Amino acid sequence: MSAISFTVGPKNCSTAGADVSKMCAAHHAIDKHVKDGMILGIGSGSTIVYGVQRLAQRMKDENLSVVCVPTSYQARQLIIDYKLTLGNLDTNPKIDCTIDGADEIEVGTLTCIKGGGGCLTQEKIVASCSEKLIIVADGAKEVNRLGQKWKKGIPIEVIPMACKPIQQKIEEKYGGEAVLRMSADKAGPLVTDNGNFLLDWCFPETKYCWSSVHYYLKLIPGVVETGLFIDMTDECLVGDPQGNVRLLKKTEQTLEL
Ligand SMILES: O=C[C@H](O)[C@H](O)[C@H](O)COP(=O)(O)O
Repeated sequence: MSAISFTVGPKNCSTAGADVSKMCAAHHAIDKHVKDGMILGIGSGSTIVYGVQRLAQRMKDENLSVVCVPTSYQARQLIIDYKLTLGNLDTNPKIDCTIDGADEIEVGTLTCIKGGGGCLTQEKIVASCSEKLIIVADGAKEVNRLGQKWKKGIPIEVIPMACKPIQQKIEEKYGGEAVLRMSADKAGPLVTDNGNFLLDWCFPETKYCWSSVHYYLKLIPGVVETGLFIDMTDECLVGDPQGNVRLLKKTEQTLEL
């Protein structure tokens, strides 16, 4: 599979205890894409934490003015904790750039699975309002075909009372198993930032037209959003443990409906 991929590091970001692959990718994204006066979407997960730390440092060093729009409760809290300027889609409906993580990235099309941390819906809303979506990740997430490495399935946010029929419809149409995500620390299902449940659909291994799968899922009443991010990503920055960062650009068309 062809892909534009070249090294843009190494960067000096070897901090003890940090996940260097994630950190270098996130730092590079902040350094490359964040400019004074910008409205910036802040993604969710563990990789973006390094991005927020880097942004806080740059704000202090360069006296930048950047408004940050969160994609989750976690992101909102990060923005507050690092004393960044908190925005929202009411006051900032147009975002210049969003930087976010991913669970798996298909090299070539840059189709991503997101929502391993349960934040897919707000992440997709914020990305859809953004001029650019930059994905930051460690190299372990790059694949030629979705599902090669990420075995937890595609997260699908659903209205709680529709959970069972949605599970059945997905399994009857495509096979596999749509599993209700349970909370790690509370008895019962995990509840998203929007008060919904999540199904993780572990799909059978075959070739998919992901846009038609996404549209089929979205048309089931009660489905709020899917963790398939198709034709949304402008570039991916992928880090390695040595501190190198590679840039991935889209080189293949996504299969159409
Ligand atoms: O719901 C969570 C988000 O989609 C995250 O961006 C994704 O799970 C990647 O997270 P991490 O940076 O922790 O690998």
